[in-house]
Amino acid sequence: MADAPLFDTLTIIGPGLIGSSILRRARQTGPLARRLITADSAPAVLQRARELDLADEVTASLTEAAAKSDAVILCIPTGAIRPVAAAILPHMRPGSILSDVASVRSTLGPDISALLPEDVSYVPAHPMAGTEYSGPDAGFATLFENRWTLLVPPAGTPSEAITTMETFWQRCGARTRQITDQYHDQICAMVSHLPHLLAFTICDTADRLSADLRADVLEYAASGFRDFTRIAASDPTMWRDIFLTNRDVLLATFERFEKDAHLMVEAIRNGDSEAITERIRRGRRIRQGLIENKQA
Ligand SMILES: O=C(O)C(=O)C[C@]1(C(=O)O)C=C[C@@H](O)C=C1
Repeated sequence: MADAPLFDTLTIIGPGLIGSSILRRARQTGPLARRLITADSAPAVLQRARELDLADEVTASLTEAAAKSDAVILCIPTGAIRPVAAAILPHMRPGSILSDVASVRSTLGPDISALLPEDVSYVPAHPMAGTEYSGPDAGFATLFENRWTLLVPPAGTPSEAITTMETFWQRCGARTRQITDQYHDQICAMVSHLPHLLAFTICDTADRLSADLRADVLEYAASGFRDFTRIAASDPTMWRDIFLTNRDVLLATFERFEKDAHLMVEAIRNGDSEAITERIRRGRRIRQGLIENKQA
């Protein structure tokens, strides 16, 4: 017998890359929810969500959507989560679940817990998946397939609500694991935030070259540089919020990187072939590890 839908009514606030991928997954493969609502404050996003038929109901009223739902997932930039949660939580039903997909936890757990009405659970979950594209057109139903989703529920969250969200993400195709906020932010600073900082900076450096050299760099960019440009094409608001919210952990991670980059530069300066080769070898081993874990 097919599984019953996990939720009666599910609202996705922010049908962008992640939000619209969840909606597409729910539409195509179910059984995630019997009824889907999507809400956003931007009229152009709502119009596109309607054109793409992403949900049964498309609305500008976040509070009305929340009041009708047994689960609400905030798929909006990190900086918008606190104010939007504060606005919708008083309208949420007893027994319902609030979630978000923010890339930085910082103090979100305690902050949102302090706003939670009796009988509403907060079970944030961060899918380690994405592309450089954003908006309702960017999503696709298989985005979470075989990718990790890190669940970061605050202490004291009812275990049934955690199990429900874990099942939700597994039905989206993801592997799930529960970790603490602090550990989450440390991992993401290394695997996601630092790489984006480097990519934005490398592209910025290229952009500041003299006009002729810049033009030729872009002309002949079918090389290592091209892979950085993919990451650097990511959404500015989202990444500004991530950098500012995970500031301390990101800066500590950057300092480690700076030291390692300096060691490599010194090895090059000193013509230390052995040190250079050893560092490159370690990089290759990371890549091989990802391939073995089927994450590359
Ligand atoms: O694959 C990409 O292009 C992404 O930027 C996805 C990526 C990442 O850095 O890996 C970006 C942010 C999310 O929080 C998780 C995943």
